[in-house]
Parts: sequence; structure tokens; C-alpha cells
Amino acid sequence: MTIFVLTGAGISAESGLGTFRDPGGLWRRFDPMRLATPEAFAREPEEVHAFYNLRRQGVREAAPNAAHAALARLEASLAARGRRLFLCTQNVDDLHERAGSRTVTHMHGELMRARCTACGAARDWAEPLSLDTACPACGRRGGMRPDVVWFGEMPLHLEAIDAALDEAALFVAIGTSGAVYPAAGFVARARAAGIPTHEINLAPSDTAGLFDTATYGPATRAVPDFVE
Ligand SMILES: CC(C)NC(=O)[C@H](Cc1c[nH]c2ccccc12)NC(=O)[C@H](CCCC/N=C(/NCCC(=O)O)S[C@H]1O[C@H](COP(=O)(O)OP(=O)(O)OC[C@H]2O[C@@H](n3cnc4c(N)ncnc43)[C@H](O)[C@@H]2O)[C@@H](O)[C@H]1O)NC(=O)OCc1ccccc1
Repeated sequence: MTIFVLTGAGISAESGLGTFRDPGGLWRRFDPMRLATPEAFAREPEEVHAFYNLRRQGVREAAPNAAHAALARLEASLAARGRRLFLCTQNVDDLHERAGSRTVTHMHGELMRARCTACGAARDWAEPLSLDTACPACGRRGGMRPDVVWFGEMPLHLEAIDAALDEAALFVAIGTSGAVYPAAGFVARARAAGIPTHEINLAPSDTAGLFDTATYGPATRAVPDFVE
């Protein structure tokens, strides 16, 4: 038996990492088409590096919160009973792992990793990136980019996500507005397969109407309550 949990920026909000679409959110202050697309990186690489270096610094200074910790506990308690938690996140931070989650599927990539656009090598990366950064694998400069999925790019691990959705006994979305696809389409897919769906969020999301049940409140309270 698998429980499928999808998380978004809302689960990391109380760790001090801003969300995207809330008042003061990242996409309210910065234009995603100028910073989070392959075209933007080709046009203004240093501007894109500055944006992601700032966010990488923010992630290093942040700490996991009670909602991340509760999901790590849920993973362990399900495993102890021969069951599985499939934790799929849209977040590029590493707070799930730092809270103790063993298996996290980052469908939009990871900010604490970098990839070379010349040779494709990808690795853990905590330092700032710039056009001068040389790829440790091929030595070429100027091709290193944050290992995240930009708008217009194919999300990661879609086959594993599809397979987990097929066998899920419950679908739970936590801290996501349901504004970005294909992630925003998962609840409709689960519903169509007759899988019970539950939303945990500060306020109803764009897809709230597709959930059977919901809990509204801050994740650090609502997620531990749900797990216990
Ligand atoms: C804007 C939107 C309309 N555009 C898209 O969806 C596009 C285009 C598109 C594709 N299909 C479509 C169909 C219809 C329309 C458009 C499309 N999608 C793509 O380009 C995707 C790639 C999208 C990925 C882009 N990269 C990100 N991030 C990484 C980089 C980076 O981080 O810089 S997206 C980024 O924004 C999204 C933000 O959403 P949320 O996480 O939900 O955050 P948000 O701020 O919106 O909401 C926060 C929520 O938390 C709540 N909250 C706040 N505080 C708390 C709190 N304390 N407690 C609890 N909840 C809280 C709030 O109430 C709120 O509801 C996340 O996915 C996040 O990863 N690629 C693709 O489609 O490839 C082809 C394809 C198609 C089909 C199948 C295969 C391939």
C-alpha cells in the first residue's frame, strides 16, 4: 500500500523560504520568464546565476520545520508496517532530506546540485555558480547551471511518479497552489482512478474543488496533526 504525498513551497514557508505566488512571493517580485527558463539563461546567464545563488544561500541558512519532520516520521512508520510513502516534491530545497526523509522525488530538480550543459555531468553543489565556474568533469567554463527544471523543460522522474500514482491508496497535497503543470494535474488523475484525495494548505488552492477532504492551516501544525 502506497500513500502519495505531493509537497510545494508552502511546506517550507515557515522555514523562512518564501513561496512563489503568495503576497511577497518570488514570482510576485521577480519575472519567472526572465529567470526560470532556458531562454533566460541563454540571454542573461549572470542574472540567472545571481537569482539562484541568492536562493541557494537562503536554503543553506534555513532549517527543516515540524511539517518536514512529521513526513519523515510517516515514512518510517509506514515502512515499519511494510507500506510505502511516495514523497514527491516540487521544491528545489533539501529540507525534506535534512528532516530525515530517506526517499524524496524532486520532480523540479534540486538547488543544491549543479549540471554541466556541455557534458551533462551533475553533482551536489553548495557554492555560488557563475560563468567562470568550470565543470569538474569536462573542465569547460560557462556551462554550469542549477540542476532545476525551468518552465518549458520536462519535469523529472515522471515514470516513477506515474507508477506510484497508479498504486496509491491515498493522495495528499501539502502547501501547493496547484498552479503549475503537470504537478497540478495529479489530483485529477488520482480522483479519476478513485483514489481518496486530501489537501493540506494555508488556504484553498486553485484545485481545492478536486479534493475529497481538506485541512486548512499552517503546515507546521496541520501536517503533524495529519500524521499522528
Ligand atoms: C505557470 C503555469 C501555468 N505554467 C506551467 O504549468 C508550465 C507550462 C504548462 C505545461 N502544461 C500546462 C498546462 C496548462 C497550462 C500551462 C502548462 N509548466 C512547465 O513549464 C513544466 C515545468 C514547470 C516547472 C517549473 N519549475 C519550477 N520550479 C523549479 C525552478 C525554481 O524553483 O526556480 S515551478 C515552481 O513553481 C511552482 C510553485 O508552486 P507551489 O510550490 O504550489 O508554490 P505557490 O507559491 O504557488 O503556492 C504556495 C501554496 O502554499 C500555501 N501556503 C503558504 N504558506 C503556507 C504554510 N505556512 N502552510 C501551509 N501552506 C502554506 C499557499 O496558500 C499556496 O497555496 C512549483 O512547482 C515550483 O517548483 N514543464 C512542462 O510542462 O514540460 C512539458 C510537459 C508537459 C506534460 C508532461 C511532461 C512535460
